[in-house]
Amino acid sequence: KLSEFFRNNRDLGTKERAFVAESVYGVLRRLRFLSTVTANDENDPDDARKLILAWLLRVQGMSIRELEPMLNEQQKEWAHLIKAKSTDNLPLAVQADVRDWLWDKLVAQYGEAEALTIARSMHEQATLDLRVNTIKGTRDEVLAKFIAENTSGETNVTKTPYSPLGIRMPNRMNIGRHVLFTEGKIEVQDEGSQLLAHLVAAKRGMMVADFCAGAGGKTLAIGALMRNTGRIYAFDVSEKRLHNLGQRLKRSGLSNLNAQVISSETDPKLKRLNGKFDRVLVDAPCSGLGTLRRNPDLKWRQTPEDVAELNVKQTNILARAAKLTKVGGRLVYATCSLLSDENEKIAEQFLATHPDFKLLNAAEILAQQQIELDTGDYLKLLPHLHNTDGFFAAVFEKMGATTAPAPSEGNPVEAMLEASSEPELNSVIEEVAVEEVPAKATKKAAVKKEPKPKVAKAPKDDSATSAKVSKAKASTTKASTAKTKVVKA
Ligand SMILES: C[S@@+](CC[C@H](N)C(=O)[O-])C[C@H]1O[C@@H](n2cnc3c(N)ncnc32)[C@H](O)[C@@H]1O
Repeated sequence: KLSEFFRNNRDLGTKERAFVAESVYGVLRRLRFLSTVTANDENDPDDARKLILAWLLRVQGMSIRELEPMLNEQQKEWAHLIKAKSTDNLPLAVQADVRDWLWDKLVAQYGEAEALTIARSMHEQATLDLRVNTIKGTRDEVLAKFIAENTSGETNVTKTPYSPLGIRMPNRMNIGRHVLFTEGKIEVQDEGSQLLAHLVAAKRGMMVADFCAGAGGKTLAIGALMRNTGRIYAFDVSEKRLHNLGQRLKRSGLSNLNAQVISSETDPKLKRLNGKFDRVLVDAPCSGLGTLRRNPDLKWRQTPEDVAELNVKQTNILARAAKLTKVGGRLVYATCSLLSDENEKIAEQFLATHPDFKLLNAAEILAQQQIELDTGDYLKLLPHLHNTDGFFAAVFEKMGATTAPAPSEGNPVEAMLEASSEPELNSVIEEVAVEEVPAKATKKAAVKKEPKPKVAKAPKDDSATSAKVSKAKASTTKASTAKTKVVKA
């Protein structure tokens, strides 16, 4: 791993590190092409130096003369062979730099010309996009600060074209130590991912479930769009990822979040939450083939069998998440995959097996938020068209005899409290964030905006939930802080 290599080689300077990272990513992006010009076996590349040499000579356009002083005799010989190798008439899959199975799928979906354009767009480096956390600042304020401090005179820090909260940096930089980051005013997030949060269209005071929350990229964006009111349940099977969400949560200033580890989508504790959510996001586990600019290794690691296995998971998670959605509520299915097997096919299959759901038009939902981006019923983002990672999303609405909220069996939070007598809910593993809640203000805002009185109690219940879970059986609490916990299933 690159990070491990850097940890073990701390004496490397910034430029050397940048060169190592760039060449590793560069070789992974073009591995099939480079294996062809070095006559390496791409499945068993015999010499990494040969591949880097090929990358420098055939992709970066360096000359043998520039490199010669650094090469030994054998490497000079390689360099001449690499330079002389003809690349006329290379098969398209080699030009695209993907495996045959993936190439065939892309061609079947997009046709040869667009498939090649898409695959080639994945050879480029992704931009560094930031999301402004509107709980702590505004986009104009953050933009002005970046422009003002730009010592090299570069002023091309720009607003992202689609996401109203995005900022695109002119070049990659380590943002982790920047004060705007440590203060929680910005998060690193691809513009496409920001748009998915907008597509969820969660409003103040709503109950939202982020079923595959991971490290919470979208959870935090949704929480901010809800102005820190209502409640978001962040579920995931990965304790580690939810722990990372906790770290980010501390910076964000959000207190409307409840993170819970689940054993799987069939975890029994989800049962009590059926029909309770206004919005359910399933940011499903997927092949990640839309993120090849950032994760070029995935195109060599993923197999058709992996995709088939993921399809089963995606179908099952979506079906389970559908049960959490209340009548009149929305279920959003999203992936960062380019494959229709993981996207349209899952959405179509879902609609065919769930007649109580209908598809909503994604472009209209975005237009309601002044985001002009029309990719049809589904949101489909592609690097060469939108300069984002590849994303797919479908929005479904749960229909019923009436679109009024389903009769509630009681406050869902109370249900969770009752459930705290279950052993799994009592095993609190970590308190990931303790935030001072502007309790009064939050409650007031929620009550004012919240159309459904039961949900309006949510901010107070947050603290109650946490207190109850940590003390297992405390009866009532007037805790003035909201705590978000990762609860182990
Ligand atoms: C695409 S990632 C989510 C990324 C995250 N939403 C974000 O914006 O940063 C998919 C997540 O699904 C989780 N996952 C896998 N199987 C799951 C299941 N059965 N139920 C819930 N989450 C699951 C994985 O642990 C992973 O974190």
